Amino acid sequence: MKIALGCDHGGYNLKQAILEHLEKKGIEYKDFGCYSIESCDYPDFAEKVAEAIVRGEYDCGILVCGTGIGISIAANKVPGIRAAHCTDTFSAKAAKQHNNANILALGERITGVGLALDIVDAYLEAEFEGGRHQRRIDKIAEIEKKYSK
Ligand SMILES: O=C(CO)[C@H](O)[C@H](O)[C@H](O)COP(=O)(O)O
Repeated sequence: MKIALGCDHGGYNLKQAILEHLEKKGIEYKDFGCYSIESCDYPDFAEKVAEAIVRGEYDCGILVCGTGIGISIAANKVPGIRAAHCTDTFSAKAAKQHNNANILALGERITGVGLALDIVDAYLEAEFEGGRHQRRIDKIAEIEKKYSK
């Protein structure tokens, strides 16, 4: 499994904790930045990670900002991205099982590191269930296509 990671300054510390967590688990990743707590703009990192995923270079992505909201909104502007902002493990699991979310978004100012790492594990360990969920994802793609013209 290969994971693309990204954050803004508000998510830097949690992104570092996630990166160490992935290292301990032997999971391959690439860190697309940012690389310090110096103020920066979350759309820049959302775009880099989202584009790498739609190019097929990574299985999925994890994005972190202060709340997880801005960075997920930005990532979801890239066609083909289904970024899920999660604050609990149930949603993280369902985001993969039902929505086949290809990005998990977290908020460092919202979710403590222990819970955040559990959310990461719940998301990574879950599998897409297909079936009726695929039909719904196809409908999301149709909406995206309609408004991309
Ligand atoms: O985009 C966000 C909110 O949806 C993120 O939480 C950002 O990290 C936050 O807006 C950054 O705020 P700051 O005051 O510039 O640190």
